[in-house]
Amino acid sequence: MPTLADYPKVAVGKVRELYEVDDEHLLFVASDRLSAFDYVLDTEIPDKGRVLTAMSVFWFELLADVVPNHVVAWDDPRIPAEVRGRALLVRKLEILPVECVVRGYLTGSGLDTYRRTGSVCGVELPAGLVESDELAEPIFTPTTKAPIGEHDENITFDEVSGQLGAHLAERLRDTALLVYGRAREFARTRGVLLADTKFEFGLAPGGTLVLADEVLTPDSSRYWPADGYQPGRVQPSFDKQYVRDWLTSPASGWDRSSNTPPPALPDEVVAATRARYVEAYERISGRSFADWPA
Ligand SMILES: Nc1ncnc(-c2cnn(Cc3cccc(F)c3)c2)c1Cl
Repeated sequence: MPTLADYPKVAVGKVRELYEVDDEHLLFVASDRLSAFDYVLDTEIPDKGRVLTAMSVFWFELLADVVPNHVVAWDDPRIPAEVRGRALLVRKLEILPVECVVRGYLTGSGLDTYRRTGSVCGVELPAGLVESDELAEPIFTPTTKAPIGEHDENITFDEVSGQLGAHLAERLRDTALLVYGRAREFARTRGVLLADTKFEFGLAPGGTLVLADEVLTPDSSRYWPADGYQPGRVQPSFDKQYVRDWLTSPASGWDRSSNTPPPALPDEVVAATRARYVEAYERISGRSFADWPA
């Protein structure tokens, strides 16, 4: 059985890593780290990596008839025991240099851009939209892939076409919109609003478009509880709200505007956050997290 040290590390993200297994395969590892307010917190959330891996696998399977994906295995002798359950053996692809963001609701950086310009990534929106408004149609709002520590920058569809060619840009947009549409529809039946999401695609040797990276997790998407949804205010995050509320409460002693890293989280916030990840997975998948490989 291999150990993680046997595999060269080829990429490190805020909360995940990528290792090379062989010429054809990578190991996509999700950590238990949590990022909030653009900081990676000192406190880990036990099982977060395993829950989000289980969620990706569920969504990849549900959407396999819409788009092929890069997953080869999640329970395979090439996956080291230390990361079993929070690692995916994936096919090495030519990853496209575009973050394919799809928005069904207007919030976050999309809302900021809309307020400044009336549009997002060149997509003009009607006047008078407010925080968390549902859009009449989901919109494709791609960004560049910024280096760690910098923010991704919005680009227009025409810029994507200039970079990848019109045909591939159209396939990207149409596939991203279709996958988001199916997923948000399904999530809504489980009481979850998928406000937006970020896909990464790659090209397989024959030029087939393949869904890569993690998919439709609470780290790559905004998960809002459908109960209590109310435009005109920021919605609570299904998974991160306990962390955000504690960090911005007097109890933490932290001042968000102080440019100092946040303090460690109290056990009860960690436990409540773990429970929210497990609840999100079990609601969406209808499966018990207890059945996911340890
Ligand atoms: N199937 C693939 N083939 C080729 N490249 C990738 C790939 C490269 N980078 N990323 C983003 C990333 C994923 C995890 C940890 C990180 F640090 C960075 C994904 C994939 Cl998923």
